[in-house]
Amino acid sequence: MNPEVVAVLGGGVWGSLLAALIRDNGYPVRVWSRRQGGNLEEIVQPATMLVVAVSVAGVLPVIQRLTALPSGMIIVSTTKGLLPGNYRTPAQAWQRAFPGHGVVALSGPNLAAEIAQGLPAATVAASVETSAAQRVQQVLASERLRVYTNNDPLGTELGGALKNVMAIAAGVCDGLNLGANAKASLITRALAEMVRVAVDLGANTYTLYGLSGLGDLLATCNSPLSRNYRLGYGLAQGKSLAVMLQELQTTVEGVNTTQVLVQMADQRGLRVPIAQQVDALLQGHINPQQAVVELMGRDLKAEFHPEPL
Ligand SMILES: NC(=O)C1=CN([C@@H]2O[C@H](COP(=O)(O)OP(=O)(O)OC[C@H]3O[C@@H](n4cnc5c(N)ncnc54)[C@H](O)[C@@H]3O)[C@@H](O)[C@H]2O)C=CC1
Ligand SMILES: O=C(CO)COP(=O)(O)O
Repeated sequence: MNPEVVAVLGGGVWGSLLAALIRDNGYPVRVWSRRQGGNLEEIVQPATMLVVAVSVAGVLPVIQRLTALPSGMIIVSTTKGLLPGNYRTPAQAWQRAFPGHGVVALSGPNLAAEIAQGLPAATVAASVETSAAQRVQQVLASERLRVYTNNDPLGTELGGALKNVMAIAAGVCDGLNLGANAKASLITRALAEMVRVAVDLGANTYTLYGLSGLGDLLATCNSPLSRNYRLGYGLAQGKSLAVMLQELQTTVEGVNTTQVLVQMADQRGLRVPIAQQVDALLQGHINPQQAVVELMGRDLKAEFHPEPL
């Protein structure tokens, strides 16, 4: 099925950039956004590929607005977060709503502002249907964006979702000037926490050590371009969550994902000490310094258990 015709849902930072990249590759693209309106069905019906770039808050509302999708259309979910209530990932929600369609999760270290400048980056198109992942690879890959495929969409999505929580913690760490040792220790243990959760949910360990786990974790924990990092940095300077959200005026997925992650970990008996401290901080139960004391004062243990971390 070539050439592809692409419909992008979401006219925010990421949706607009993805639309531009795909257009630059020579594919016809039409964008639907809540703000600009337009007839959703009219935009979707002629397309062969649906790229979803709304935030978590928009996933279910958009699904509810769509009735049937054109036969053979693949759905590319680029949203990074967890849906509240049922702990589903966005791609799982799409697959459940449209079981007859191939679903691809796109995720990686992809700070939009850098890609928009033409700086090189890599990402992952993941699907249980290899041919669907390859179609996305074809449509999106360019000299400045290297697209890998893999067959673990769950792990790929969880990497992108869970790192947002850790990027908030990294922002706090830098905002408190805790130094390079603390930052390296935090990121390493954050990855251990992400692996623990993702593997428990059925993801492949190696996926979390790839672009969408470690890769995205490093990018967002080290860059003030990350909105989650900036949120944490501001909290460390004594600003409240409300003030920071007002300042940032944009999507900060880690806030809701932290809440969902902590609830899920509690139900499944998983240890998520960093996420718990981020949650307590976001809820205003502790201050940033107390979070550090809590993390440093935990029971002493072995670094590795026989099983993953
Ligand atoms: N900006 C970035 O660097 C990257 C962002 N992402 C992910 O892409 C998603 C979108 O992020 P951005 O575009 O940066 O955020 P944004 O704040 O610029 O845009 C959010 C989009 O979601 C839409 N939306 C929100 N609620 C909606 C609803 N109820 N119904 C319909 N549409 C709704 C908004 O209208 C807007 O188009 C997030 O999950 C983010 O984690 C992924 C990779 C890179
Ligand atoms: O996911 C991203 C980069 O890979 C964007 O991170 P923020 O949402 O923290 O800006």
